[in-house]
Amino acid sequence: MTSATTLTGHKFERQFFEAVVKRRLFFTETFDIYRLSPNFKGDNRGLFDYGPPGCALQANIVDAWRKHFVLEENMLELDCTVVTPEPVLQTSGHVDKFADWMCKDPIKGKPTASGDYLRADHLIENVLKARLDRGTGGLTKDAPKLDQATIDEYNNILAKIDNYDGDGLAELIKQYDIRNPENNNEVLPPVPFNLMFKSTIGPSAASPVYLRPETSQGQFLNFKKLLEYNQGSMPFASASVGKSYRNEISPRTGLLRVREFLLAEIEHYVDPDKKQHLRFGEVSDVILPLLDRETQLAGKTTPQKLTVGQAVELKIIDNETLGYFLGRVLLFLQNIGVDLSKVRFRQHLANEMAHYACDCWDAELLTSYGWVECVGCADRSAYDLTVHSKYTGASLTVKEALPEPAKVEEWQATLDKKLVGPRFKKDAKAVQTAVEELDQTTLESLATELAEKGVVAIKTPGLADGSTSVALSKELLFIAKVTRQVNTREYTPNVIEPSFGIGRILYSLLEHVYWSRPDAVERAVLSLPLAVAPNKPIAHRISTRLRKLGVANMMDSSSASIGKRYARDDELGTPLSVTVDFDTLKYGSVTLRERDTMRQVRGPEDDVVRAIKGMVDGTDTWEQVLNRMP
Ligand SMILES: Nc1ncnc2c1ncn2[C@@H]1O[C@H](COP(=O)(O)OP(=O)(O)OP(=O)(O)O)[C@@H](O)[C@H]1O
Repeated sequence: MTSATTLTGHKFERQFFEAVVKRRLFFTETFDIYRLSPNFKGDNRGLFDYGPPGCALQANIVDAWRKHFVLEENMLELDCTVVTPEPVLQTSGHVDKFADWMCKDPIKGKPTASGDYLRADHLIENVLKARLDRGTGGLTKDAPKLDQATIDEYNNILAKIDNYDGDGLAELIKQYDIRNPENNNEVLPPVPFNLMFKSTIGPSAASPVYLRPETSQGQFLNFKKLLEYNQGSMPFASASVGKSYRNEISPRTGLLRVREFLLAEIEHYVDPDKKQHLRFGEVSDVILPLLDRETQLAGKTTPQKLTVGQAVELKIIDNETLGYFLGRVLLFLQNIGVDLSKVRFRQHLANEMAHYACDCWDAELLTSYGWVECVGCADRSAYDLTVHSKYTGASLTVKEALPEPAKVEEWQATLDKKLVGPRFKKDAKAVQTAVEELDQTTLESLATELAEKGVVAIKTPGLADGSTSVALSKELLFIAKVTRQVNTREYTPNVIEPSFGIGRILYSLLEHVYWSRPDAVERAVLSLPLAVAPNKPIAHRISTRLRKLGVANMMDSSSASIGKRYARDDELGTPLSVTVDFDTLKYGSVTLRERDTMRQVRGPEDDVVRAIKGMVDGTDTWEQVLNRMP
């Protein structure tokens, strides 16, 4: 049971909701008949199949996403491969760092629902939440009450649970005697577990590959081609919708934590010195519920409501482009029917943020499982392009002509080649390369040292005798400040990345639009908006006419009573239903019923088809139809 409420303010009962989405085949556990077979030894946790209404809803959400982001802003869409060679993910940092902390329950015995491995932060979260529920009378009235100091202490830990590293989590487990809640076993200290699925490519099995955990790396590797395609013009964005894979430690929350899921991601490339956004004015008045870093560190959970403009001005959100996308994300969620009173934007805490990110906000949706991250919005800085460029030697920068030539002052190191050649012989090339790679800060301090001591040591890899540096005297090395004229500016773009978990959004949306008619809990309705509802009207011969107009619909020619058919429509979230009866044959009129109000109008077939098309396109409303066709 949960504290979430439905549209009508009733308590949300997950078991009734789940029964509806299962019965109507929105989604189902994969390999189900194998799972239920006594011979099956495999693991299908975290894997789901979508049924017909689930597929239609998912396709409509993705369609709405494409219109709202890709088409609206001329983003460059890509479809990159899932199979990714190891060096790419080594370079991006995923092979070393894409891991969660995992605790093993070492005592063999009755298998537990979660298996013998638990994700450490979730384990602590679940145990502390259960203690709070019990100790504040939430679960049983008879349990001993917790004192206020303990309640505050637990809430404080929960508010910043994402900020603990492995040692921090181990400390919490020890200090608060956290055990596996399913059998009260003590667990082993947390160890990192990499979440990527590994395989090999080709018959030799010599080249390791991974299933991508996100679509972004494929997009980054195409950066140079996209920049050319975009005729060198900045800023621009690439976008991609595709399956991603994460070997989650303990997937137990249905569609919310799965091992294979659809991601829709945008990589917006921007000049690091110009993070303003041309269309910022369009969203600057959008009000965002923001749970910033300081609020969380103070152990609080109430977001402050600020406009995007205010949040950027106050520097709560790092820059305009990031603010622009947070505003656009909120508008998208609103379009597809998410309940805005169940949305908040939570800023990442310092430890939680990926090592490369400079600011990161998650759009979280409230579900019966609590707040769930559905969209991650990160400013990934220049990290990805820089590391891929360094590894491959490919230039992933932007060169822009300056409006007028500029003068730059810089340190320059020159070797006297006539002396260096005979002095270093076959090491001369290595010395030359080491000097060429010195950066400006190092050159500046070397210039001072050379002037003072007359000799400096330069780190030099690849020397024949295995030593690591060479000494260069001021006869061999000359360092001076020079002024040169430049006509272009070269920079590595920063990347702002909004990343949408379509399955999590779909599931949260279903919970948000679910309610039951006041007279009976089993009379369930999914009030999905017209824009994303799986089927529009149920029609008879009208079906073909509507299909030609681009309105998805499903025909119901079953012998079920009209009441049963409407109940089925409600559970599928079908916004409008058309009924053809004997009067249709006689007078050519049909009945149009609206799902949420159950009100009906009767009118000529042509008028009804036109009204449906208008409502789907957003040029007509149900109220206007009611007035026209009483
Ligand atoms: N296991 C999963 N199942 C379903 N969706 C997921 C899963 N992992 C991530 N996502 C979705 O992908 C988006 C981007 O991934 P990101 O790496 O930011 O998630 P994350 O921070 O690892 O998520 P979490 O902290 O919940 O594990 C998330 O906002 C979420 O919607």
